[in-house]
Amino acid sequence: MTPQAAGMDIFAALEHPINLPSGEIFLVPTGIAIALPPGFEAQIRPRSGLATQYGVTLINSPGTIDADYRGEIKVPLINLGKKTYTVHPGERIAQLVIAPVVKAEWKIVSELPFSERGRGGFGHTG
Ligand SMILES: O=c1ccn([C@H]2C[C@H](O)[C@@H](COP(=O)(O)OP(=O)(O)OP(=O)(O)O)O2)c(=O)[nH]1
Repeated sequence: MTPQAAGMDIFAALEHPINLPSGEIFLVPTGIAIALPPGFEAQIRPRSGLATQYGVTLINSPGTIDADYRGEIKVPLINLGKKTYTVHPGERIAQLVIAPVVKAEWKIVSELPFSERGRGGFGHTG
């Protein structure tokens, strides 16, 4: 069976390779712009291979592409690895997933309804 990717690949639209030294951020152009219908967003997510092999990931992960954004999608890569990473023209650097956005109607209340968990978090359940 052929593996089915969940996201659409995003490529670096670069003319020349760029060096991303350890600890640095670079906003990589992708050459793509999209128009989503209202009620949707696109999420830009890191590639697991790049992250685990080189420490190269997205500083703002997941990046949010608003439905009304018409500019070029850019990918803010950060190198959390120890060595300089070279991004090559046309390299797959991230993946894009489209998701529906739930528009909540917020209400201000003085008390929240009971739940078993209550305020317990951050490892509360062991
Ligand atoms: O990884 C990303 C994240 C965002 N964007 C673009 C599309 C998005 O719609 C816009 C704004 O992003 P966001 O809302 O995350 O940034 P902000 O800092 O809140 O800026 P703004 O005040 O423009 O909303 O920037 C990208 O190209 N790549």
